[in-house]
Amino acid sequence: MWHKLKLLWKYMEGNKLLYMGAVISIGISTIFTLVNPLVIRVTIDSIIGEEAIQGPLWVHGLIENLGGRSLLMHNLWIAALALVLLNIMNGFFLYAKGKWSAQASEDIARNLREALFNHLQHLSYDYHVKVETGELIQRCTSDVETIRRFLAVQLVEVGRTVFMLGFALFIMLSLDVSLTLVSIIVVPIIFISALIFFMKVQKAFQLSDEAEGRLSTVLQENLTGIRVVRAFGRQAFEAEKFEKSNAEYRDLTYDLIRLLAGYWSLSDLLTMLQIGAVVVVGAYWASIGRITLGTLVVFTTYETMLLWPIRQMGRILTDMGKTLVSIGRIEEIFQHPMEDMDTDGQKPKIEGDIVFENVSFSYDGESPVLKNISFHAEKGKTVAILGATGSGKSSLVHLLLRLYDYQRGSITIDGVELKQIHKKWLRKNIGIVLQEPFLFSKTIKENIGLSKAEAKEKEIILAARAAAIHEGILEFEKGYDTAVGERGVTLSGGQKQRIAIARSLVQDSPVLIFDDSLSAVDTETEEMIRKALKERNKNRTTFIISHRITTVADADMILVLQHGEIVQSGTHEELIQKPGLYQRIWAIQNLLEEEILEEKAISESDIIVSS
Ligand SMILES: Nc1ncnc2c1ncn2[C@@H]1O[C@H](COP(=O)(O)OP(=O)(O)OP(=O)(O)O)[C@@H](O)[C@H]1O
Repeated sequence: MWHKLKLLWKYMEGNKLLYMGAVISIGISTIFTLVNPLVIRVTIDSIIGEEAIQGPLWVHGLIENLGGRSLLMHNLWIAALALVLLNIMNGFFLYAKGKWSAQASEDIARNLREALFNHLQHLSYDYHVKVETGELIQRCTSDVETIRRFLAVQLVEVGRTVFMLGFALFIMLSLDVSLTLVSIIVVPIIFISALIFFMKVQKAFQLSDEAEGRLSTVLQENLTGIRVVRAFGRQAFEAEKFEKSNAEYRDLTYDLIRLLAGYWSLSDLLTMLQIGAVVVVGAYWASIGRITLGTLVVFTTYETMLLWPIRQMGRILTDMGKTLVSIGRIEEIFQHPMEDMDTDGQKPKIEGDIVFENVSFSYDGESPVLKNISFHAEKGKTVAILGATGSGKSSLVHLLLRLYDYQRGSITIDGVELKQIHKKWLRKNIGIVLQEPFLFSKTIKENIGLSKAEAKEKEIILAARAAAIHEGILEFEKGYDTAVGERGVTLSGGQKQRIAIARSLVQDSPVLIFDDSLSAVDTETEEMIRKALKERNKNRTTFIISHRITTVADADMILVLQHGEIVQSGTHEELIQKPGLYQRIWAIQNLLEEEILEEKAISESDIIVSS
């Protein structure tokens, strides 16, 4: 707990002075609040009544200066005016407290959100592959909001409670020690019950928060994959999954609310008992003349003033529990180390001569995903990688970008070991079109130009032409200015892939990787793109990952991957001659192709006959 409070203190960096101002303001406002009943007491006992004025000498002096007791008795409005002035001052300091604490907490929340966002941008590829987006969104929004609310409202209340208790007890003790003891007889029970409650509720808040995180992940996944859900008719299954998470969240929140309701009713009962004790004992003592009527008024007023913040301590501690959970969840993100970008790494001129030598790699350090991979991709050549799903094709190219580091062997680019090259530099020089292209909610032009800050319109159009999407774009009403995504046009899978290809071409890097990026386009369009790419990529080392023989057939070298090992390599002509995996895949895909052509021919002749 102390560790988390220290972190909270760290988050407040740069706003501590403002906070101090807010706390001092609440201290002053508390003094004005407490002086109010004292003015009433003097009015009842010594102005209307005939008791001698008690209290410090300056009070006597003040009354004399105002014209003495008799004048004040005939002008009771002066006492009323004093009360009004005290309340105006109180209001002023309350306003200052509200303004400064809000200003500081908003600033802290903004800094925290910014730090989180920056940190997330620099976490490794692997972290983002494994983390749930819904969970991350919740931490960046509702957890930060919980901290903000605690700082804006609750923390300054702790200041008020401390001041209130300190000042009120001091005044009460100076008025009547015995009645003070009666006034605080139930307070320890109220306070201890608040503490016990705080311990219990912290766990309940954590459970409910986690359930909320799971619920938003289910929702977010469902909305992102709604097309898959509909296409496979999985609505009922998804609805059941959502219902389960929803019910779990409701149950846990309900438990929490039950705990809260129990606490507030118990604390109401204890508060009433405490006020009752002061009223009964105080009234009796006033009736026998042991204390004045004014003192009774002061005690009963202070009692209600005091018990409220003590009861509030329960809420403050509860919110503190929630805030500590949120701090823990946010810190979990900060504790993930940022990706080491090797800022002192080399920045050699990259031309694209790549050599893999006995490279082995595993994600978990145990089960190998790539085993003894060796090959040489010469500058400007096209290397294709073919293999079943899960054979390690994507992992192989991810090593090239240093999204992961290989454990054994060596990879060199133009003679420099990959691990010695500055990561950012490497990624600037190696373009990749991912398996599932992601387009931002921007215009098509902006999406294509994304990889190069100063991309010119001409470059964008040339890249779009090479990716065989230029004509398609012109068919949209707004052409290149068409917005993509949520409030723009809905693109087909193939159109998205081609826009992503155009984006990578604009980057104009010496090495380019297509990770199964032509899977969603038909074979004719694919051929067009391949021809255009070949023309453009004469000096560029290109890696093409695919399941289709037609996609890889043109490559200068084809690597056939099976269970993380290169089982065959060579050109298409060489490989179809050798018995092995490539020949088998070729035979199967050829057969399919022939069947498709036959069916096409039959349906075309049908059309001719019927017409
Ligand atoms: N981030 C990761 N963490 C742990 N294991 C992973 C990770 N990414 C992939 N794998 C595992 O590594 C193996 C190889 O995966 P990889 O994505 O490289 O295969 P692939 O040949 O590209 O498959 P596909 O054609 O389906 O894309 C698989 O068993 C996969 O489950």
